[in-house]
Amino acid sequence: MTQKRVLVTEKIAEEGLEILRRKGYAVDVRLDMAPEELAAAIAPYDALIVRSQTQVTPELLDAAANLKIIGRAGVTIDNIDVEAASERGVIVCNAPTSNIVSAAEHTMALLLACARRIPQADASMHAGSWERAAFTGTELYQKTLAIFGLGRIGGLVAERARGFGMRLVGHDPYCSPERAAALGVELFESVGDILPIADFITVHLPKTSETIGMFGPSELAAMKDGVVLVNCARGGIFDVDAVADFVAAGKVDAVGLDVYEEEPCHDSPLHEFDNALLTPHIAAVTREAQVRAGTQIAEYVWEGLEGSIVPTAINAAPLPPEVMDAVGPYVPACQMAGRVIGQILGSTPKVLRLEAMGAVADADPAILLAGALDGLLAYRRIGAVSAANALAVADRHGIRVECEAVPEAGEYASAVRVTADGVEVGVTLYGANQAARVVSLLGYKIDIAPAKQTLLFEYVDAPGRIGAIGTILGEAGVNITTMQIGDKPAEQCALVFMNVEGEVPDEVLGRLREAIDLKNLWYITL
Ligand SMILES: NC(=O)C1=CN([C@@H]2O[C@H](COP(=O)(O)OP(=O)(O)OC[C@H]3O[C@@H](n4cnc5c(N)ncnc54)[C@H](O)[C@@H]3O)[C@@H](O)[C@H]2O)C=CC1
Ligand SMILES: O=C(O)CCC(=O)C(=O)O
Repeated sequence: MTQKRVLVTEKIAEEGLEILRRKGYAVDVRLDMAPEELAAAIAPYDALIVRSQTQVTPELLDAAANLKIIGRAGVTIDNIDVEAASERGVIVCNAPTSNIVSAAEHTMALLLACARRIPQADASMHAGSWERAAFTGTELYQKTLAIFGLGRIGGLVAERARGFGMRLVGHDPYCSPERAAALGVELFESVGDILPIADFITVHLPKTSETIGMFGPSELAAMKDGVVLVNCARGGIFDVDAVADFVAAGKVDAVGLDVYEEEPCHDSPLHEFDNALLTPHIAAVTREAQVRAGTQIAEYVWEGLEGSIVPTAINAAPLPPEVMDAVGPYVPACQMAGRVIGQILGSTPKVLRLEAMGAVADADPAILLAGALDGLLAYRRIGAVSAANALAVADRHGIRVECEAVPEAGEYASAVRVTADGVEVGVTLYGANQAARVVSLLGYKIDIAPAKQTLLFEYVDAPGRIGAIGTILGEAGVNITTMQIGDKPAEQCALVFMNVEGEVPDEVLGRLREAIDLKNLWYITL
């Protein structure tokens, strides 16, 4: 049997490398490779281990002819094109809890260093001075700390900040009131309500289109004078140009950053301020986190290469061919159903129900459930769902899962119905390429393939509604591509499922809401 080969492109703990060598693999550690050099070298390797700097692009994956698994020695996989890896059958896995304590402690370190002006005082002493009044600080005690993102790291920060006697407020639309209460955090629905009351703000959010630029000039203007900002999550959540303006104006007392939009970062508008405390993405750089990340990822890569289930696989873990044949094509359809439901609900549901109907009734529903959950939690980039971890993910988010096999699928050979907290989407597959179609939605019977952008209108049925919608969209230059109307005669209600081309701006949605007496309007993007 040929020896399996593992390429490690960023520094991981020696303990992790040792595990892989003991398993009999040939392990090559090649740090600081240029992208072209990596692409030229990768073909013979079975596994690739990275941290946050190696960019795993479709082009790199095309060159990786033998690659079976990519291990991320850490949490975040935003440097890995997971979709491209999935398309090529490459497993992506991470070590999702390896460095969260270190990240939470680094956050506390930056909060304290900002509040007590530690780096400035240190620099002053190193310059031979003995100044004290210039470094008058602020206590954390009884101050209000706002935590944006109450997931793994945000939760650990809450626990630690409570020890300092801070009042905790937070915003996380997906955090249950029970979790917030257990953390001692007062949850706020609106970001705008938190900004004026927080003395300290820390963000523990994933990098998504919603969170990048979440704190720009108007949010900064709404903050308390003398606010302290900390970001140990991902660069760009605070708009640094705007932060620099507000630091210069004295509105922001101090800012602590560990992460940057472009890394490595040698220059930023904040470099000139001594009350901007900048660390080079070292929140996870502790001995303990590195050993955990290195050893965990080595074990997972070994499991993947030996064909076992990888507990932290982010994309499809290998499943028996008979399972894949039976239900595999339904996975994207379930993901789509989950995404639609997630956007309609706007929060994490308490109950997720999956009914496998007709020809798929007898198949193992784990992979369908994984697809639906993956779609439902698509707002997160971290720790997406596979068949291997679907139940654990549901449990961690407080979602009760129910699966049912239904022998009949009505007029279809097979279908899957996904329902979360009463919001229902039925899907089936159609045609030679098994494209997903929505066949029921919120109790309305329809039959349409969703597009990238869809508008859902629900209203009490009356003539002229479609015309009014069409006029407003037409004036806004939004092209309607396909459309279906479902009705509920008993309630005299109608649902219009309208696929459109291009983005629909908020202002157009506002005009639609104003002009037409709607029960609901949702703008869904897939
Ligand atoms: N600086 C470093 O070395 C490290 C940075 N990180 C970063 O820390 C961040 C947090 O990581 P974890 O706590 O492990 O993630 P997590 O997934 O456990 O928590 C993220 C939380 O953000 C919430 N969220 C998502 N979108 C939101 C929005 N628009 N508004 C408010 N809340 C929202 C989610 O519901 C979730 O509770 C990530 O960006 C990760 O990349 C993680 C480890 C080390
Ligand atoms: O030091 C590293 O590997 C980066 C850690 C990190 O940002 C993460 O795990 O998300």
